[in-house]
Amino acid sequence: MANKGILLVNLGSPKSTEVKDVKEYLDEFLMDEKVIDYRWIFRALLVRGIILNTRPAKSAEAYKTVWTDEGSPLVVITEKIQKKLQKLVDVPVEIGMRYAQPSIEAGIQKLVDQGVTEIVLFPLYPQYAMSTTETVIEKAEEVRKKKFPTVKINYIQPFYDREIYINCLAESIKEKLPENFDALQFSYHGVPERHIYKTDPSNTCKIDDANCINSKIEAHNARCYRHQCYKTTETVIAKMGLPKEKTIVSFQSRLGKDKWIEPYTDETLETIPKKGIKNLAIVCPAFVSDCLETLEEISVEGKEQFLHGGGENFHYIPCLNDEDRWIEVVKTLCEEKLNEFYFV
Ligand SMILES: C=CC1=C(C)c2cc3[nH]c(cc4nc(cc5[nH]c(cc1n2)c(C)c5CCC(=O)O)C(CCC(=O)O)=C4C)c(C)c3C=C
Ligand SMILES: [Fe+2]
Ligand SMILES: [Fe+2]
Repeated sequence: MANKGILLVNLGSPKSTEVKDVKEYLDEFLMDEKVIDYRWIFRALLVRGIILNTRPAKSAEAYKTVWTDEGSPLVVITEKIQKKLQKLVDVPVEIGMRYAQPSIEAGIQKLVDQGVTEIVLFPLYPQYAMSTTETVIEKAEEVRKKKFPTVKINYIQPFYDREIYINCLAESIKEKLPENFDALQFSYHGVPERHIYKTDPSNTCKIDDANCINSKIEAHNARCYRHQCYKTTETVIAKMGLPKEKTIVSFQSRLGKDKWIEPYTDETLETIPKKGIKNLAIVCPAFVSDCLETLEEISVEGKEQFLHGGGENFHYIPCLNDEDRWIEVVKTLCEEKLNEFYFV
């Protein structure tokens, strides 16, 4: 009889805020060809020849502002999710990070050491992107084939369209909204436009923005990150009963000189006060756990940009983190996949 287990996978953080550790982390992250998708030589020239000369020091300073006594918020929160989930299920639950430690390999090893032979692996990203879900699955398969060839892994797919998740997110946002706000901004992590086009076999996403965003799920947008972000917003606000006119969608955290998907969060934050939006609530639903990109880039820098542009009140809405209602969703999605093992 097979023994089952769960591996929760998140992005990962540097092991400390020291510049050398941030550099090592950024090297592994940005040399991933699913993140910077140039041929190896051009990727190495850009990452090792340019980005790693200056960015680690800057990022280390940013990490220092969010780091806690227990470590990086992203890793600490993922551990909290693991502990809470472990109390609700009767199979072992471990965590693995796509970059840095604890690695996906270390997570699988811990499960195998407990006798597990069938793993449900949960990439903790609501929307699909080649730089997130795809690279996690590719890495896990590489590790499995090399080190654990007899272990089976069943992957949880992006869940941006699952009713249980949408209900959970809508309730969580509603509870944290201030009484008065002029708009609710949904700021998703950005990706280069090229990544969107690469996942659209028909090229529709490139030709027609509106079609990319609005159309029903078809072959061209089944794995389209931009489409999935807009759909997340649309279904959440429908659930909340919030009019579309009171919402904004934007994309944050761009890197380098490529064109990333628009509108950009930082530019939006500077300009919306001039359009009369003085009281803003903002949420970041590409992230299930708070991290550098939410706690520093949005809560601190984003707030400054908004106030600088003439805004008056900026209200950051935290991610789902280890909220009980979210842990229930994680449990349901994991249990569905655990049960599928009976049919594969
Ligand atoms: C939520 C989904 C994410 C997507 C899509 C994504 C794409 C992506 N990211 C970079 C570059 C960087 N991202 C960084 C941090 C970071 N990114 C995500 C998530 C997504 N990235 C998270 C959760 C975090 C925070 C990690 C933490 O420790 O808290 C960073 C490092 C920080 C910094 O130096 O600013 C970089 C760099 C690219 C290039 C990309 C798509 C191509
Ligand atoms: Fe990122
Ligand atoms: Fe699209």
